[in-house]
Amino acid sequence: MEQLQTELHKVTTVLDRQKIQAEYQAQNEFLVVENFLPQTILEQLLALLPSLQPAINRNYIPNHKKGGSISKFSLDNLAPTFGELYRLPVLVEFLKQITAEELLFCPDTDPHAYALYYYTEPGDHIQYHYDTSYYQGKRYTVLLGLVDRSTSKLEYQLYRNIPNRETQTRSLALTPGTLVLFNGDKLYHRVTPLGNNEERIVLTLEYVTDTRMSTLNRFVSNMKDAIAYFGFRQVFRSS
Ligand SMILES: O=C(O)CCC(=O)C(=O)O
Ligand SMILES: [Fe+2]
Repeated sequence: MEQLQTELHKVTTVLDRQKIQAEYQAQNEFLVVENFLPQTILEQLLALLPSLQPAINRNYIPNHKKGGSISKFSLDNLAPTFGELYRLPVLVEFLKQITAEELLFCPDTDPHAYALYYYTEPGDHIQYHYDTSYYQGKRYTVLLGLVDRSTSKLEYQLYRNIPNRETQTRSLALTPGTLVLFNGDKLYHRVTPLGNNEERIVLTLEYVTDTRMSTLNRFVSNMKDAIAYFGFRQVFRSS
């Protein structure tokens, strides 16, 4: 924990906050920072992956998504470091500054607060979508590349939610250590299909500006997480 904090502090202090804040704003609340995770932290996270193998939940929704995921609940049981990273003050402060929002952690019951995405079989992908907020406030998604031996790209359309503004389509490889940050209701995005003998593993973190969620939205969000990500057993375990 101390070490995570120290290592990440080194990285965030050398970043030009004003420049990336401006970039984030100009891109309608979207930002990419390559080599954000220092090698030491990256290696620490990669070392945890073998023990997580049995916890991967595979999903297949025709024409929408195919891949594996590990929920926050499994990560808490098997690899608490991911939860520590999620709550790391230096990381949260950095994200608050960039977004200019008072970011909050998702409630303990949210299986998606932090999670891993696994693209391991040919054709694994997710179709174009927004990371819609079911909370009463905004939802911010952070993606951190852990493993990328793949030809898959994160493809995204900037400004698609703005009437009369031309959409810009771009794509990027989520190389190990790359950080992507965006407002889930603004960035239309997809992951292109994995090729043969490829592998792509991503850590996702979710922060919100209001932790309240209506009962109906909680149900919809849980159903989505159960079907498209973590399975019913994880999502409806006790809540
Ligand atoms: O794997 C990624 O890079 C992003 C996946 C994604 O957008 C999602 O599952 O909502
Ligand atoms: Fe997404």
